[in-house]
Amino acid sequence: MASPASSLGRIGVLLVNLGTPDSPQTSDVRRYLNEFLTDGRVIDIPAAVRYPLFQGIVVPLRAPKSAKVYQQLWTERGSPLLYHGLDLKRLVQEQLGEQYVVAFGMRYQKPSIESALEELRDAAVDRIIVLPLFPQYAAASTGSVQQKVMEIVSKWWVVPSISFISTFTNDPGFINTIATLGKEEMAKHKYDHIVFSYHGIPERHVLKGSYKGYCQLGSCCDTYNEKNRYCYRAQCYETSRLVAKELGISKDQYTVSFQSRLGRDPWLQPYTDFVLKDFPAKGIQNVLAFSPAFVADCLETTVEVGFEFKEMFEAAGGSHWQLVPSLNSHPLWVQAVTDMVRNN
Ligand SMILES: C=CC1=C(C)c2cc3[nH]c(cc4nc(cc5[nH]c(cc1n2)c(C)c5CCC(=O)O)C(CCC(=O)O)=C4C)c(C)c3C=C
Ligand SMILES: [Fe+2]
Ligand SMILES: [Fe+2]
Repeated sequence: MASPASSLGRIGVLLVNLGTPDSPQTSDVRRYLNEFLTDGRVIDIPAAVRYPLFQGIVVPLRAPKSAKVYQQLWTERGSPLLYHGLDLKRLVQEQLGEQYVVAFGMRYQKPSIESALEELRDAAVDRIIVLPLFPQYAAASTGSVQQKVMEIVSKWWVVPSISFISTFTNDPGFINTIATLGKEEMAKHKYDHIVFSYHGIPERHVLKGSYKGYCQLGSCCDTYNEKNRYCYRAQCYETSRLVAKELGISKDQYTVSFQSRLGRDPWLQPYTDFVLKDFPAKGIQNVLAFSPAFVADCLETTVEVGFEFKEMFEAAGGSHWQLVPSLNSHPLWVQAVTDMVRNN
């Protein structure tokens, strides 16, 4: 028999993405980077070193350069990560109907996770389903959202029931939407090769999160199983395998690589910028690039993969480089999110 609360209350859904500056002005980018790069799950060094190093040196040096890149990304509607998130929230709310209340928050900057949780508290929801919009679990992304949500609700007098959708690396709706967008590009042009370029993380993060030392950054990630379910590297390979299967391409027709490294420590390899420079010498002239670590267009997809990698590839002698757009608020993706929530 349903409890009185579950038959009366609506279900809260909290969609969360990473965050973006309020504007591409250096001062706003600095504030965003200060919050982002002092998160102990992103920069996992002691706080006594992290704060002075990042707030005092790294961020002041990086902010003006990042601001210039954000200026390339910015649109009339602002940052794509934000407006696609708000569009997704509206459309998922429409699909889910009155039984659900959907809110949207960002891990860094605005709208804050705290304000989104307050919306759900005001709506007197019975329980909350949190969906961090990162397909592959990483302690620096999904883990950070989970920690923040728990910190906030642990201070409420009445702590709500919460569940997290921690990974959707192999979700059929997610995979199908990416493959559909890829097929649309493949119908317009003939490609010699496909690249799945994921946001990198330090190798150390993968090893720290590895179940009983299972991940050795090698062939351990060739299968996806209960031991490496939350291994970021294994999930990236799994998403790639599943999309490749839907596209009908074989293992030698695609490459999995990692982008956006920061600092001197080794990050997950191979690095996309190295991989793409070798393609023309191997006779690969036409490349279709997917960014399956992101569900919405952002700096890392539009600018890094769409503009910067394209320039590098052409400078190395390549002919045609094309980025597959992100899922954004594609109807198939809206349906996939709706299904993930309903099935939770
Ligand atoms: C896929 C999820 C993400 C993981 C994992 C992640 C890890 C991670 N990121 C940095 C440093 C930076 N990332 C930046 C931008 C950025 N990162 C993600 C997602 C993940 N990051 C997104 C969606 C974005 C784009 C945001 C946007 O506004 O469009 C940036 C800022 C841009 C820049 O200055 O280059 C930094 C810095 C680290 C260090 C890290 C893991 C340790
Ligand atoms: Fe990042
Ligand atoms: Fe592994």
